[in-house]
Amino acid sequence: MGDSTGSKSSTIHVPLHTRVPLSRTSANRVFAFLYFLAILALLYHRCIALLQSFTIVSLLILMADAVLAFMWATSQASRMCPVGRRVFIEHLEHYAKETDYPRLDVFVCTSDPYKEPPMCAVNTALSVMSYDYPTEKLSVYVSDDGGSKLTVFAFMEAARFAALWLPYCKKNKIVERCPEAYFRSNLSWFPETDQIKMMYENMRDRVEKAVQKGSICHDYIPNEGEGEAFSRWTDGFTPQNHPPVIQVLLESSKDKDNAGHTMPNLVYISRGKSATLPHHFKAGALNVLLRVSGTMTNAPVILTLDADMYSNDPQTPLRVLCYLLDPAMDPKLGYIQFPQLFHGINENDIYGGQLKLEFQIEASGMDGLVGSTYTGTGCFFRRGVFFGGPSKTPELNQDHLVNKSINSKEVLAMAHHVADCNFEKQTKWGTEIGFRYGSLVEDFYTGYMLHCKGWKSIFCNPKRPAFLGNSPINLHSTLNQLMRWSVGLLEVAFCRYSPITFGVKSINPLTGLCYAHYAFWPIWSIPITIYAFVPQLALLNCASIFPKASDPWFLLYIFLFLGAYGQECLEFMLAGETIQRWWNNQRMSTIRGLSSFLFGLVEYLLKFIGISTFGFNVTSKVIEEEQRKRYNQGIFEFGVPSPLFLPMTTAAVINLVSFLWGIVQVFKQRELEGLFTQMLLAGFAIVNCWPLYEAMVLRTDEGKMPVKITLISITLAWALYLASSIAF
Ligand SMILES: O=c1ccn([C@@H]2O[C@H](COP(=O)(O)OP(=O)(O)O[C@H]3O[C@H](CO)[C@@H](O)[C@H](O)[C@H]3O)[C@@H](O)[C@H]2O)c(=O)[nH]1
Ligand SMILES: [Mn+2]
Repeated sequence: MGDSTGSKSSTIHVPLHTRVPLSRTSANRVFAFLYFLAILALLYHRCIALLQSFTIVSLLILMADAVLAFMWATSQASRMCPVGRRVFIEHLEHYAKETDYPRLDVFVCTSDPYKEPPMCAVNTALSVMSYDYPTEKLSVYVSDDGGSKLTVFAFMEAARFAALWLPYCKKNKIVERCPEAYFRSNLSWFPETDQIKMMYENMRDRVEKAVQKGSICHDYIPNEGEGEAFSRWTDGFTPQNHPPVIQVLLESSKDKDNAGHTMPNLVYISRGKSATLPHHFKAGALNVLLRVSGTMTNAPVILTLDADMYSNDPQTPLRVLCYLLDPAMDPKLGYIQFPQLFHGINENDIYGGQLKLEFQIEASGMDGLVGSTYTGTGCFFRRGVFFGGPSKTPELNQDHLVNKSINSKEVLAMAHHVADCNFEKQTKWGTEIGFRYGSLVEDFYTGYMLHCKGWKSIFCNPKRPAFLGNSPINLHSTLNQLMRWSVGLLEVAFCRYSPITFGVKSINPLTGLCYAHYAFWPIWSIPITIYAFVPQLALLNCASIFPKASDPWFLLYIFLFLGAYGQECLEFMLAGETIQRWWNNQRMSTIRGLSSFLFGLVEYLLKFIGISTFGFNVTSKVIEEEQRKRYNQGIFEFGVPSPLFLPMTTAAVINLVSFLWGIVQVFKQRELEGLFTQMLLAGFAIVNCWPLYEAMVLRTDEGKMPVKITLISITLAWALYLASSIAF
């Protein structure tokens, strides 16, 4: 970057970053080989059994095992060469001066002032506006898909508050630059802190009052310019149908903070929408941001953020520069992804909300191949990746500079033009250019297609989390979010570019398998559902379907079971987690399989044949106090009579009954051998189902299982038992 080649050659020995294979690599490979042999043996055993006596049960079990084998094999791809990385921000000065830094455009997406309180988005924006980065090179673009006055009002307030907040953070070298998190933690106190805190709280009150009332009090609008902005919300204006609204709230070349320093640009955008045209949810919003920012600042580096993902480390962009400004860096590097980490997760992470395996362990594994997936937020892109493959993209620094004021008539006219809902008609946006359309997990799909085009990526996982977000704290939201992902992932799994056919060829086989593992994630529901019901129904009918405990094949089952669980547990431990957190995570894997994944599969099929129009249902970030209390105590939250809970409660009933029935048989016949494995399985399920039994029978609070669900599941269990007695 830049033309400082002379100084570069003398300092090239100080590295900007390192990449080392993790020490577990060889162990992973040996274990994978052994486990692979065991799976072959199991499948052989299962096929023989099927040939000897063909029953529906042995067919189901074979199917379950085949899916498990597929999921296991694809999961191993990310275990083959995991790597760890480090960057050295302190060496950056040897490579570039601040004036050489590339400009940075930050995109913040928000979409509903009632599900994502504007203050949440404001905090996110303030946390990035105060980055340790040359402010004149920094622009923050806020996309409001809710098209709400309340949001634009909140950001007007934020722009004013930023004039105080930015110099305060920089002068006092505050690390926590998300105001809400800073004032909550109260780590450092300076003479002006009290005043700033008061200003912050006043702002929050005004915004929250406006949201509560649904309108903005006239006294809150200090100048005419701002008042005028609101006139764009005419009578026919609805969130689904309105012309684009673009408002420059801060302009770097004009606005100064209270200490007289430049401010970053801050631009509010609510793209045009029409009820008759598809808007492609978040991918559509991001593409508008790409274009609008292109007319204004056109920075070569882009950071995408969700409203709730605030920056937790002001040096984050410098970390990214350690890769982007390294002259030896692979020019195919397209994006740098930081892990999704969350604040407010309870001690034992009862809903497995961290998604440790997916967001961190497997990401390090993919990083050793061509790079981690894009997870929608906390990701720095080179702008060029959205406009072509690595061979066609211009150099990082060759972005054409836009010299006009971003608030000038011409620029604004252009910006409104590219934000209009008709702009994309007959263009390649969403297919060849920009973020991809066609999947509810636009992030996963976009990252995948970038890899297919030849781009690479890096997973950057610093000790201090770079970003922190919200994770749902009630089970129903968690499961709904996972259901949306399931539908989106299946859309990728079965599209023209399926990882299993296209990905393995165009990227490389191992990365293709990693992507296949995620894309087919929801088919976990097949083995989980089969293993949650079939062996237990067989037990109730006194039919033995597994080898006896004295049979040598029994050991194979034990090895496969303990091997898979043991490896996962070990990986959790190595990532610094506790046993309880691992345990809760494995429970959630089962729960997901019996709810989100199962319903996701069905929704996908319905959508595929055109019956359902399942869309992007935004996860609510508003938290009820009572729910928060129960969550903090580690109590499961059911509360709503949702069909999502039915398969798991039915499984809980059947497992309990079959286990008790098995015990009775043992006492009656004193013969346990043939049914031992099935009883073991039911016993294991019962331990896992404990929170369900509590919620169904023992609890009286608001979050307990609705009686309706309990009654229906008992009926279902009974019906299943009757049906099964015909099959055995
Ligand atoms: O029509 C829409 C719908 C959503 N969003 C934004 O998308 C983001 C993510 O929505 P959220 O409800 O929080 O979804 P999550 O499931 O928590 O998000 C994960 O999964 C999404 C894909 O399903 C990714 O886009 C996200 O980055 C990733 O964090 C939020 O900022 C929304 O404002 C829009 O801008 N427009
Ligand atoms: Mn989210």
